[in-house]
Amino acid sequence: MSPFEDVYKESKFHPKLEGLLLPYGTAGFRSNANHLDHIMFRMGLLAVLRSQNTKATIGVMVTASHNPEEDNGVKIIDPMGEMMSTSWEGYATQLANAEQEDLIDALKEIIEKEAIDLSLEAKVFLGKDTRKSGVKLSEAVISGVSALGGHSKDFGLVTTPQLHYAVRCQNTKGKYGEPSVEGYNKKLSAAFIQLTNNAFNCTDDQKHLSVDGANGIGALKLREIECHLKKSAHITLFNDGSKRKLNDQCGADFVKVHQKAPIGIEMNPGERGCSFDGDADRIVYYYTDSQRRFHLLDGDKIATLISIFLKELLTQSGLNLTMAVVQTAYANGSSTDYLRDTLKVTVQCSKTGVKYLQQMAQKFDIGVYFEANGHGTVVFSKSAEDQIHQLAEDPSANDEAKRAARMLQSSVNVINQTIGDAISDMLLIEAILAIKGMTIQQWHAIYTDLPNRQIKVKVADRRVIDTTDAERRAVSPAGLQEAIDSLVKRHKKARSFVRPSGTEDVVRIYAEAETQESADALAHEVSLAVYRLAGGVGDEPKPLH
Ligand SMILES: CC(=O)N[C@H]1[C@@H](OP(=O)(O)O)O[C@H](CO)[C@@H](O)[C@@H]1O
Ligand SMILES: [Mg+2]
Repeated sequence: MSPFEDVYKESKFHPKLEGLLLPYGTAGFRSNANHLDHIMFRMGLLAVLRSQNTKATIGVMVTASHNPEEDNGVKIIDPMGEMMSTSWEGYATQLANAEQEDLIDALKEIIEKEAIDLSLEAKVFLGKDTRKSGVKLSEAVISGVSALGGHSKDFGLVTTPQLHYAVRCQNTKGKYGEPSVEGYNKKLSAAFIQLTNNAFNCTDDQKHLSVDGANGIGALKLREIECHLKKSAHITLFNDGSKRKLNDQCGADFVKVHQKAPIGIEMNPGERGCSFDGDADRIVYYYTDSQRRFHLLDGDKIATLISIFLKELLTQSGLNLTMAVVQTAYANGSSTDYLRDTLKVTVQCSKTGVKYLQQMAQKFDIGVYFEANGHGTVVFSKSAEDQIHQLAEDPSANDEAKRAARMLQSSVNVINQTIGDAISDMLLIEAILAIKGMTIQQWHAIYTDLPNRQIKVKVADRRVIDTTDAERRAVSPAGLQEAIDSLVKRHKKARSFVRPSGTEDVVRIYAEAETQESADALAHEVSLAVYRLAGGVGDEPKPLH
């Protein structure tokens, strides 16, 4: 029987709702879980083709990250643990949206265009977050994989970055580590313990951290790695999923958007806390001061702390490696100024979306990339890793250089280079704070964020807005950028830009200025310009105050 007959027969158990159209967006497919069964089956098919095309193991992660519990989604992971190549996103969309009777033709079209040899072995790694719908939806992925003759390995409940890690381990034949959660736990915790051996005089109080697990997979997986961390970290876990709903008034996205502490966490003033998101690929830190004021340390503050640490180690090691920090237009202006003018590192601005940041970061020996919302990591070139390793083992190197190289080596091992990872980022940050003997207040005071505001406007078709210069300027509709420029001039230390969201049907507006009132007013003024010039729908945006 031809494989297409199997696919055709099996696809009838995963029917597509007629007329339902979903795009493979910035974060794969995402929607209400009831609409996704056919998409999962078809992504199983696509993962087989991608595996045959790359002759490597491919990952499929079933998650909707910080979205509500009722939603779900799916993203595909390429061989080195990176997001699926953009050149295949179009295929994903075509396959997902083909009507039932056209499915085989859509499949054949991809096979032909990519000249795929269907006789090759295909291997797919599968994972899911804690959403109830994930059980059935991941079964649908497995049916898709086997219908086209592929083999799947189900990792069950894992964080998104753990699956990315496993895919890379598998395709590098263990060089990156063991492709299992146990392997991940061992590698990261060993590196963390080695790194924190350099933290002298760190008291138990200083080691204490409160973690908001967003009632999701991050909470479960933190519990698992915690037993490997021994006495090097003191973690109190809140929102572990035992009481409340996933992402409900908690998690990294909630904290970043609302600029307040999550529900369900108990922290004294001055204590350090952090929040993971629903699939544990994002993290933000915070504390409240003695006046109960909340202070957020977002992706920009994290990128800064990590960059300071790595740059110092580079200087001490004497290694001549290029280093850069990649941000997006949403990075707070103060962070960019600090990194460029005070720390004197190369700063680059990328389009929103991890895949773009990652690509830019890979152009350097050491590329630190973070979105302001807390998604990010560090990538090292092969040559950087080799040089660090050589120096760490060099018997003739001086003690300071060698110690720095060893710390760089442990940093490389604690970092999940495949994708932003809340657990890995948390371990690195905790180690840096311990080594530097730095409090969260001192970290926060490295620079002062410019007050800012992010809002959304609904328009009839957000594609009318086209941008350039890493999304910092609008080239269409006509007159919009001129309007923004003249509004910005009315405020001190101001900056504003607009772009169509890649994950929601809205236009996002960002404004920052010298005072919160000014940032709020500017965001509102720009939202009116968007509403008027880009086809706003519904009521005109109202002032924030
Ligand atoms: C301003 C903002 O936070 N945008 C987010 C959001 O993208 P939008 O294209 O802005 O909807 O979701 C992306 C995927 O999770 C994430 O990479 C990005 O940072
Ligand atoms: Mg996420």
